[in-house]
Amino acid sequence: MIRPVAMTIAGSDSGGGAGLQADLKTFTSLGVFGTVIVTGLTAQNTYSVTKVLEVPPEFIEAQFDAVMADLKPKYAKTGMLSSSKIIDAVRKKVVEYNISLVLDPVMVAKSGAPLVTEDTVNALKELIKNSLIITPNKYEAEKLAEMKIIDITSLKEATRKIYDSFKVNVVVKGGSSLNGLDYAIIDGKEIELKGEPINTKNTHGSGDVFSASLTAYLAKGEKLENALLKAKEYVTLAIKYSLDLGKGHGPVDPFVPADIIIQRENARQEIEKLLWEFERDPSLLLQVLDENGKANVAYMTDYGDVATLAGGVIKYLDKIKIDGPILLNIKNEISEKAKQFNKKVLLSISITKKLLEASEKGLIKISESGINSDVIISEGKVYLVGDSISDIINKLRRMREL
Ligand SMILES: Cc1ncc(CO)c(N)n1
Repeated sequence: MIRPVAMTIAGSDSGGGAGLQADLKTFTSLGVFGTVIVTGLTAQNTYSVTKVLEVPPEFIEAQFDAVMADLKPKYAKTGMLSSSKIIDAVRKKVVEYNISLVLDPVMVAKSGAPLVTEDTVNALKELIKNSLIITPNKYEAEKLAEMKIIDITSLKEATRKIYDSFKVNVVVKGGSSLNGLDYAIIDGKEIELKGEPINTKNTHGSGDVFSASLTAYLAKGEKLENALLKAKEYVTLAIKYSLDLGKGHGPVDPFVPADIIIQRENARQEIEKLLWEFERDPSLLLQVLDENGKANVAYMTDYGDVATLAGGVIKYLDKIKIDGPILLNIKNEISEKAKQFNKKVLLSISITKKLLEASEKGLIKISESGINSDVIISEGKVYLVGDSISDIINKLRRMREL
């Protein structure tokens, strides 16, 4: 297996949501092997930073030497660099090994606690000159541009000011107050990165995931502008499906973009499992299909993606015919119903004698609301619902045993 290698130069977050932990999770989710230069340890959770322990600069240098002698990443990102001595050590090694640097000028945690001492700002300005791109948030950009950012106009102005004074590619993250809008300048080209309004307090680690995904995409060979657009999409998903953990700002989830793909594939496989069962044992389905019976199945992932059969399952004589393929997010009746009733699995069936018998004997509950029922009747159509494919198969088996 070939994996691109990247590096994070960052601090540890004991809470696991930010810092080098967020970076490594992001690298891994993107198929990039992560190496780590630990700059410090924080005793931290979702609402506070109680202690910061700095790694001695000599030890930071030793970590660089060990990694660069062996694994040789070309791209690195920075996270918490809590003192000017640490920043100087990082700069020395980044220059020595000619590493392309994504500099995330981390200054405060989401909890509001500072992660760096005041004297770091000047050292950071030096490191900026050795960076490929810097990724300040609104607050950090205000410090670098020495102006307030209150709207889109001032966001653009601050971005231009940073680009002109530091001669470095820059993306300024507007944050939730600007509906997730970011503004970038790359090699003189101005780029607007549209966000979307996401109403959540759970954004711990969002900046780290953004700069880590940007670094991962660069390590995978993307051009800077493309890597930036992809990183924006990546972090947007990580925030959209962030985790409501802890008492403060819950962590964003860098595994989400990978999980979306995994769950889509799983939806296909689950539908295949049901279809194999029907082919092996057609009466399981035939008992709930009338003369002109036609069935389809919908499987919805945790992210609202719905897999269904393009054609459905058709009954002819005592056999069934599967009219595939299994497709994702096509607009058909059953996929709309899956969303409307927010059910994991829907199987469209007919009202048959067997179904009525099962209902009379209390084996299945029929309703129009879909609440606590096994069968929903909606707009003249009938759907067997379940939490999983096995759940559907079990219901059909129990019905047949009546
Ligand atoms: C260690 C560490 N690095 C970065 C951040 C910023 O998210 C944080 N909260 N903690």
